[in-house]
Amino acid sequence: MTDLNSNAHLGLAMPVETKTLLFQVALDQSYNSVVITDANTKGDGPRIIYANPSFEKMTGYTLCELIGKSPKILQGPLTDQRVIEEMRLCIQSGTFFEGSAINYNKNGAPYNVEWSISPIKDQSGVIQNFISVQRNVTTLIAVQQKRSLLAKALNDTPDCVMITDIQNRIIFVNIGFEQLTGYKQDEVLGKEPSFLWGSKPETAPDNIESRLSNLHFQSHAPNLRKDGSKFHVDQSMANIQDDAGKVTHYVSFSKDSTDRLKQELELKDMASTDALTGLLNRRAGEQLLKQYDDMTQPANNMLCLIMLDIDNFKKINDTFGHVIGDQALKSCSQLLKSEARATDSVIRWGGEEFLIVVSNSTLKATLNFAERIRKSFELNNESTVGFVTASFGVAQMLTGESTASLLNRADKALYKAKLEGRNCVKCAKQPILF
Ligand SMILES: Nc1nc2c(ncn2[C@@H]2O[C@H](COP(=O)(O)OP(=O)(O)OP(=O)(O)O)[C@@H](O)[C@H]2O)c(=O)[nH]1
Repeated sequence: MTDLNSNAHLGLAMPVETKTLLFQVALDQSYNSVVITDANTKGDGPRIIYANPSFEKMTGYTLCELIGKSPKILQGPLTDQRVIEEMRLCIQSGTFFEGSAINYNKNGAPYNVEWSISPIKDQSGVIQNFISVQRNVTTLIAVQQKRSLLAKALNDTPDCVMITDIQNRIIFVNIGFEQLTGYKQDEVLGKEPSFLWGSKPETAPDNIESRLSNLHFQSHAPNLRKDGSKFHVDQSMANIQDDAGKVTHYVSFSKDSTDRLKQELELKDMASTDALTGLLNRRAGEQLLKQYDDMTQPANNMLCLIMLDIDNFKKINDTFGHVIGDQALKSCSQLLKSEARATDSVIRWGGEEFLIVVSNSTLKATLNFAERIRKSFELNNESTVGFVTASFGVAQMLTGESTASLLNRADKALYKAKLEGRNCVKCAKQPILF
C-alpha cells in the first residue's frame, strides 16, 4: 500500500513540492502504463483522474478523453469477466490486485494486458485513489502461444521425437515415443538413448557422432520396447545450436519401420525362394556363386559343388502325372535339405536338377557327402512313385578358378554319371590349364 503523505519509506525528509514534482516526472516518464483513479464505488465505479503518456500510447486514448471516464471503457467481448470480478472485489475490500486479461484500445483492437492495482490511502487510512500499473504483453503472449503450439505439435506428432542434451542424455520424448517404446517420459529422462538397444552393444547402431554425420539413417539393429519386443526405426537427426553456433542439443525423429522391414524381408525371401520346393531358386544360387568370384584366395579354395539330377524323372511324370511328379520333387528337396549342413546351400537349379554349394569342405569329404545323399535317395521308398534315384557330379574349386568353370566341371561330371548308368557319383576332372 502506498502512502504518498509519508516520508518514512524514503528515509529522508523531502519538501512536499519537490516530492510531488519528482513523482509527477517519474509517472510521466514510466515505461509501464500508469493510471490513477478516484475511489468512487458508486455507479460505474472509480473514474480516471490521471494517465501517463505510456498509458495513452497503449490505449490510443488521449488524456483528455480518459479523464473522468471509467477504466471499463477498455473492456470488450473477450475481456475475461472472472478477472474483472476478482478485481472489483479487491477494490471493494481495498486489497492489492494483480491479473491479466484482454482489453481493447480506442480503435477497438484487442491487446493482452497485465496489471496491478494498489489502493492509495490518506493519513487516516481512508482509500482516496487507486493506482494501476499496466503492461501490454500481447507480443510476449504471442511468442508464448507460438512456443506452446510448437511444443504441442512436437508432442502430438505420431512420429517418435526425442531430444538429448550435449551429454547425450534424454531431456524430452513425445507421446509418439511413449507409444512406440512403451516407456513413459519419466522413465527415460536423464538416460542415454542407448538403453533402447538392449544389453548387447554389438547390436547397437553407431554412436551419436557417426549418426550425425549421416543425418538420415535406418536402424537395422533392433531397438527393444519396455516389454522386450523388438522394433526398427527410420531415423533422422539434427543438432540444435545456440546463437553462437555451439551445439546444445540433438533432436531425433523416428518412424516405426518394423512392418516395412518385415515386408521387405518377406519379399526378398520370396524373390530368392523356389515356390514349389522352398529351396533357394537359381537366381539366388547365381548370386551366391558370384560372391565366391568376388572373394580373394585362398578363402574360396575350399568350395565344392554337388550337381545332381533325378534319374528318369520324365518317366515318373509320364506314369503318375505332373502333380505326383511335383510331390516327388518336393520330397526329394526335403531329403536334400535334411542331409545338408546348416552351412550348405541347396538350390533348385532347374526342373529336376539341384545344386548344393558346400563351403569349407575338401573334395574327398564332398564326394562322401554326395555318396551319402545318393544312398538316402536309393533307400527312400516314395509312397506313390516308389524308389527314386539321382546322379551326381562333384567338383572342387581350384585356385583362380571361376564359379562358371567350376559349375561346368560339376555338370560334366554329372553327365558322366548319367552316361555310366545313373545312380552314381562322379568326380569332376581337373581343367586343362595352359
Ligand atoms: N512334375 C514336374 N516335372 C518337371 C518339373 N520340371 C521339370 N520336370 C520334368 O522333368 C523331366 C525331365 O526329363 P529329362 O530331362 O528327359 O530327364 P529324365 O527323364 O530325368 O532323364 P535323365 O535326367 O536322363 O535321367 C521332364 O519331363 C520335365 O517336364 C516340375 O517342376 N514338375
